Amino acid sequence: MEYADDADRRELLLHSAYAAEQVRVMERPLLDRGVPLMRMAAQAVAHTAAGMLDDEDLALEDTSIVLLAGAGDNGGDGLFAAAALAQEGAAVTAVAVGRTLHEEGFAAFVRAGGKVLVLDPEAGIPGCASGFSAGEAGERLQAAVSLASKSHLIIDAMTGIGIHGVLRGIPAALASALGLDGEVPDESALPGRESSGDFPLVLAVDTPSGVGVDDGSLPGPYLPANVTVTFGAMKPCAVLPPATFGSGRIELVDFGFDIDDVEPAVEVVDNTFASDAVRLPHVDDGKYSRGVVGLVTGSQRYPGAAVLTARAAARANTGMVRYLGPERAQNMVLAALPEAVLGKGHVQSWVVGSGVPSGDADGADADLQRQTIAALLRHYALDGEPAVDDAAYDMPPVVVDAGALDLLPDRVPGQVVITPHAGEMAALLNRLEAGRAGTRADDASPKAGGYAGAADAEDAHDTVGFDGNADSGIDSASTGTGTGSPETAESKSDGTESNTVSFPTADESEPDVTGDSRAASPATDTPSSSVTPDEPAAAFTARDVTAYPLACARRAHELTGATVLLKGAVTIVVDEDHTYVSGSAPAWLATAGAGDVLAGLVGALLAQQDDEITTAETVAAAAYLHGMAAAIASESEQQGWQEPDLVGHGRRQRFMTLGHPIVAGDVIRAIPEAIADVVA
Ligand SMILES: NC(=O)C1=CN([C@@H]2O[C@H](COP(=O)(O)OP(=O)(O)OC[C@H]3O[C@@H](n4cnc5c(N)ncnc54)[C@H](OP(=O)(O)O)[C@@H]3O)[C@@H](O)[C@H]2O)[C@@H](O)CC1
Ligand SMILES: Nc1ncnc2c1ncn2[C@@H]1O[C@H](COP(=O)(O)OP(=O)(O)O)[C@@H](O)[C@H]1O
Repeated sequence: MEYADDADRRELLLHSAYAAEQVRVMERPLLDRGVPLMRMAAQAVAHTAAGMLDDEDLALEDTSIVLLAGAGDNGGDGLFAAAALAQEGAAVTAVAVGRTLHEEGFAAFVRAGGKVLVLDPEAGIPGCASGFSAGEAGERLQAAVSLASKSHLIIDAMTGIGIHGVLRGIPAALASALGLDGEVPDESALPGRESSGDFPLVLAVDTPSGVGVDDGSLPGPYLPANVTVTFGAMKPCAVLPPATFGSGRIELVDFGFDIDDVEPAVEVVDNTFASDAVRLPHVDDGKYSRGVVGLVTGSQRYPGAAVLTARAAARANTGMVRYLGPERAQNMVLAALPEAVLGKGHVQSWVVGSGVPSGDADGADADLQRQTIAALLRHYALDGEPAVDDAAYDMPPVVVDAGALDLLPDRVPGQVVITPHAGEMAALLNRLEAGRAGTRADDASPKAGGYAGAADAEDAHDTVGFDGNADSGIDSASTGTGTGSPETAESKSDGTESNTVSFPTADESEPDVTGDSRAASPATDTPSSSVTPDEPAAAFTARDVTAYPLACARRAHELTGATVLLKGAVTIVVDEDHTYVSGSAPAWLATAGAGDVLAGLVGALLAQQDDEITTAETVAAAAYLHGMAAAIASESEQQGWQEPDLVGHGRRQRFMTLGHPIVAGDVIRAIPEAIADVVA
């Protein structure tokens, strides 16, 4: 077996995921050279299975193992692995979930003394029963569920990268009975911390059956794993939420794919990646050259967000923080951060909206912060007019958070960064999709009235349109300075028609062998939304966003042009061409105000950039530093995503430090140390 021995290759493999089709292309030259990939995969699976049982102090000869074997090569991997385990004395039963089994794998398994249970009456597996009645098929299915439930280890080799859509038929019935139906496993944040003594353990071969391999979704029944042994390279489901939460520990087998010239489908942020976004101070630096962040955050009602964004931005390697907001918030910012400067001036980035009421809040129309933000965001609106668009592209980067999300213009350049959590993303998509479908021609919406364009921008990096006093003289959205007209669904032609968010549905043509309605229609509990350009969209919910976060983030990018950061235990960042994820945060970070800290941190990193790295890379680095600061503050080793173990390179220690609760302010205090760690 070839193992990665080069440090750069190893780093790349451990932080990159490749789509199923890319993996098939990369495996081709090896298969053509006759490299026995399936045997190598099976050997790793058998080795990992033995290790999992050994961790539970079980000798192989005392264990019962159930292999769920599909008809494809994933089943073949499982059969060869099961044969090896049977040879070592384990009692192994292979449950054939399809109509055939991988021929050589099956032969090896039978030679090793394994038993086979066939579930599909139409199956044609040599020496095994077939043509049995529907009633017997139901009984066999129940027997398989019972056998698997009582076993020590289930090896899930039903489907790998060859899955199409939602799991259906017998595999769906088994996953429903033994696993979950689209939900994320309900576990404490430190799975595998110590032996649970709960059997059966589940080892997934290549990918857990039922997950969306390329988009990381959980569209229906799937079998969550304790450990996934994945071959050649990680697939997106190993790093993307929510599928990554159902994958358990990932063990990666390096087949020696030529990955140097292949662009990963998803990149996981690590220290090296994040360090590129931190500008080290120069000997000739002054405060302005180190980056100035302008904040229009906090409000009369939520002044605390002003303090959190200001303190976070100030601690994240910037030269200066400018604050605009109501007097109460100004006073609080100055008390917490005497270094802050009030009022307008030159800035290299903006942060707007954290702690600002959204448009549906009482009195939102009269809120001065919203009016200030609306005036600023007009300068980012693209309307196809070259002069207007050029001016928009020249504006400094802006982070549009929380209450400002509903003030986002229809189309913006990529230096506009939106930072929703799942609920905010659902609301945003509903607004955008409704706007496209022309179902909500709401003149009172923040989008109405057109956009001012940037004709009044004296300096693209200045506080365009602002009076120095944030409480008066604001270039108000309601003054109607705009000249453009809002795009209608008809007038808009942004080329996004083909890229819609569509949620898979069950293929109901498959027989229901169980009588279990979930097996016949496994998607009955899948999200309600199915968005096509021609019909009004059903409302998105936060649950939809949590189940299909990548699709939703991409959709928000397609509709707006903004760089999208979708928050969660694993945060996703997308732009036109790239997808980044950061899973550095412990779950202790899920605490009020943590999002405000992130907004300030993103603004700070954007303010210190030259043109060497992209907005999306900077934003992804900020998410990573945010998580690292939370890890330092909480003294926790738990993370939303753990690096895989590379098979053949030993296993990482399993006993992680749980840490302790934190508040958002603790995260801010740890930002400097997080920065120091990544640049060290
Ligand atoms: N990458 C590598 O280098 C190497 C890869 N290798 C391995 O090959 C695997 C890929 O094998 P693969 O192409 O044969 O597909 P695979 O995952 O077995 O799935 C096909 C089966 O699933 C079924 N099925 C499909 N959709 C379904 C649904 N929704 N619901 C229910 N069933 C569904 C489908 O049924 P059908 O649609 O034909 O009725 C068929 O039976 C890969 O993941 C890895 O394990 C290693 O051996 C060596 C090196
Ligand atoms: N389970 C979790 N594990 C790690 N980080 C999380 C988890 N849940 C949320 N977070 C992070 O916590 C932050 C919460 O932000 P947000 O929901 O905007 O909070 P608030 O609005 O109170 O500031 C985000 O950065 C998010 O990525």
